[in-house]
Amino acid sequence: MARVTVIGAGSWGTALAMVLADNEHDVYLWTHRENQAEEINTEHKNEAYLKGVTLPETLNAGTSCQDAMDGAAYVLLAIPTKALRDVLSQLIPFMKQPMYFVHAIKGIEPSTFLRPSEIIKHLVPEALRLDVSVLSGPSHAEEVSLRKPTTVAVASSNANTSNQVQDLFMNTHFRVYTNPDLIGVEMGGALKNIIALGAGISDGLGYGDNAKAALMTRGLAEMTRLGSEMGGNPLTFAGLTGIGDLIATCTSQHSRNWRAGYLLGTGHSQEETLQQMNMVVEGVRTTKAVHQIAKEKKIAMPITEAIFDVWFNGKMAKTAVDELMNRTRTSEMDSMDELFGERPF
Ligand SMILES: NC(=O)C1=CN([C@@H]2O[C@H](COP(=O)(O)OP(=O)(O)OC[C@H]3O[C@@H](n4cnc5c(N)ncnc54)[C@H](O)[C@@H]3O)[C@@H](O)[C@H]2O)C=CC1
Ligand SMILES: O=C(CO)COP(=O)(O)O
Repeated sequence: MARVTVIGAGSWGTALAMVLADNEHDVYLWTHRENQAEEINTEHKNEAYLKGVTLPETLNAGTSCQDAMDGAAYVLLAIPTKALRDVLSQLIPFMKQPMYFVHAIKGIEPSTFLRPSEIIKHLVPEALRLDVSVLSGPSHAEEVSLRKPTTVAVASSNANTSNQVQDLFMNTHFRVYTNPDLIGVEMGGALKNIIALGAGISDGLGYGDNAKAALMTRGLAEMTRLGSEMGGNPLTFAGLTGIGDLIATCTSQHSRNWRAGYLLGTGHSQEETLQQMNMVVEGVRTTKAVHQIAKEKKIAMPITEAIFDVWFNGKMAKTAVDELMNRTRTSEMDSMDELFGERPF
């Protein structure tokens, strides 16, 4: 059994810590809030994030960076992209031995366009990290914490690392696939949040299943187009961490990205929407980053552009949809050729 430190006791860090504790690993759940650590250790609950869920008694939480890093073989990062630099900077002085870094973060940093694995590699000295991998896929914390069947993928450029991380997490209700495409898996997890904001806006406007299916399908084309331009394998976007997570996020009321979009679509302002969300909505900052990347790389991402205009430029959501519907007519197969190369028929 391994000593694993989970960084971040929000909904996802707590749910993943439960999986690891169920697998009988020695788990330390690090949080920056003393009262939350106390609640987890004494009441075996984390009510603000996973309401009504009883945590394993073996799950040990705390706020000490030293305890978190001492003897850890694996560090699992489950915090918002925005907090990653700050939290790593706090932890690095306490890292004494080389460790495996696994992250479960779905975002891109707007100021640098870096993926979380790149931020980790930039900040953690090479001598302290054995490898960096990502765990991603259709996995709402609310369901994982109830031990409902869930499948995810772990990606690393090193197959041995992926196999080890697969072993660490895999159990009867949490199935882990390996994937060699670190870039594609990270990009899929970040990009699907933009489309989920759009799906929420569409539902908020009262549009139906047709509109949402169109958004998801054409959204997947945008995800694949940008993700492969950034170095991902286009086929990864047809897997769990691409279309799989897109389906889970766009169709679930657990999704914070969907919900934020829904509030916007029902007429709430950006400020009102964010005030009502007490958990991270990664898609907002990712929309900003991706809008800029697409502009610089001259990649067509009309849905992302529309969501950017609604969120950041105050465009009416209905106007944005009207404009998308009235774009120049085009051929679906031309866009398939562009994504996947020459068609096999
Ligand atoms: N909730 C879910 O179902 C899933 C979430 N994710 C991803 O996991 C990441 C974390 O998301 P959630 O756990 O859902 O967020 P959350 O909003 O539930 O929790 C975030 C946690 O990070 C902590 N935090 C925030 N800023 C901090 C800072 N500067 N220093 C220390 N701690 C800080 C908060 O106190 C909180 O405990 C995101 O990138 C999200 O996209 C991925 C898969 C599923
Ligand atoms: O990534 C997730 C499910 O796979 C969670 O999505 P939200 O951040 O929108 O809740």
